[in-house]
Amino acid sequence: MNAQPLLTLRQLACGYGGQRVVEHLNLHLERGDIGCLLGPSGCGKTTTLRAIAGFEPVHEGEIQLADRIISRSGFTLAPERRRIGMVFQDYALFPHLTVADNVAFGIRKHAHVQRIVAELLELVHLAPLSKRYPHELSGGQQQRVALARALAPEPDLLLLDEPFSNLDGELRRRLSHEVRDILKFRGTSAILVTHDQEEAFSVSDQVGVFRDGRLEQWDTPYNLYHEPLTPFVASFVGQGYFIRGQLIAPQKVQTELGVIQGNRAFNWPTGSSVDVLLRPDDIVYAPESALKATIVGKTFLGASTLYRLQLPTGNQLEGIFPSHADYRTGEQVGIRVAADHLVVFPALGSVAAHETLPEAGVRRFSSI
Ligand SMILES: Nc1ncnc2c1ncn2[C@@H]1O[C@H](COP(=O)(O)OP(=O)(O)OP(=O)(O)O)[C@@H](O)[C@H]1O
Repeated sequence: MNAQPLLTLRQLACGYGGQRVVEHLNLHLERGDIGCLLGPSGCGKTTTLRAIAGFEPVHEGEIQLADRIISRSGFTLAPERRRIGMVFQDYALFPHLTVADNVAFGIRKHAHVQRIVAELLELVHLAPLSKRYPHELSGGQQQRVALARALAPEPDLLLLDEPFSNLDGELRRRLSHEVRDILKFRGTSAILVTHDQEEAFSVSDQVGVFRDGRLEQWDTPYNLYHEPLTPFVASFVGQGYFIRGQLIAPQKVQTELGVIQGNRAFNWPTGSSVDVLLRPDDIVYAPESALKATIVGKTFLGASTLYRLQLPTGNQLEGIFPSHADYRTGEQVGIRVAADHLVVFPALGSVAAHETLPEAGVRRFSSI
């Protein structure tokens, strides 16, 4: 069966009043898929979500849901007529209504309201708490009520704006997995906004990385990690270091770690200066290797240990090794590069060489 498009944004520009926050936005969500808008604070994720919900008019381009245009310049279908549900960061439950009445709110006139509410409360594991009020629930429980309430009218699309960010650690992880399971079980399509990459990857089928109001890449988590299209995406998603090198053949780069060969060819001229992205899992412990690095830092992660490694030139990298062998800071270890999916960007004249990258993730250049 062919995948059916549900949501399409075409050349969308949106913002507030005359101010454009997001421009040239194109994306496409299949029915039943969960998409995510990921990016640093202020890059326009929530603005995009509000435009999809119909809370903000669009300046240019259009938004199509199933077979109808719901927004274009000069036309905004009212939010309540879009068949779109919302789940907010702060839950936004009605404080004077019980859990069951909150869930029933959008389907009060439905003939089978009680049955639907009972089924949804089962689904979100809150059946025993149906008579409680929101203030008598934990944050995680309140967010489950909000999810059940949003699902009750069977929306075509569910929008979730940072739904887990008021929850901490383990609960946040557990609930995000649970929400994915619930959405998949019901076949509900959704768009999630987050600035947490782990959350984006664990919940979504497709993730869009935003930067300054532009979508840099809309792709699967796997492709974002292994095939980032821009240095920004490479840096925002995952960890790693860029090592400067020289292209000596379409698939080979000469670096201070030796010749690194990937599984794809680059068509820049031989001799081009390039930056190769090396993630911690690309650096393998290899006692027999002539290439040695000095351990200058380590973080125990349980099953594995993340080592900060200094090369003979003084440049640094990170490597992740199984934790059953434990090495001390100051010790020398043999390493080799095992990077099948070589991620390479042109170095000279590259805009990326001058940009400020977010704190987490890739350091643009390795250095002491
Ligand atoms: N109501 C508003 N009126 C005018 N400008 C706004 C309004 N809301 C947000 N902005 C601006 O739009 C830009 C994008 O904001 P937006 O909330 O979409 O970012 P975000 O990516 O969701 O960030 P965060 O992760 O911090 O929520 C910011 O510069 C912000 O100051």
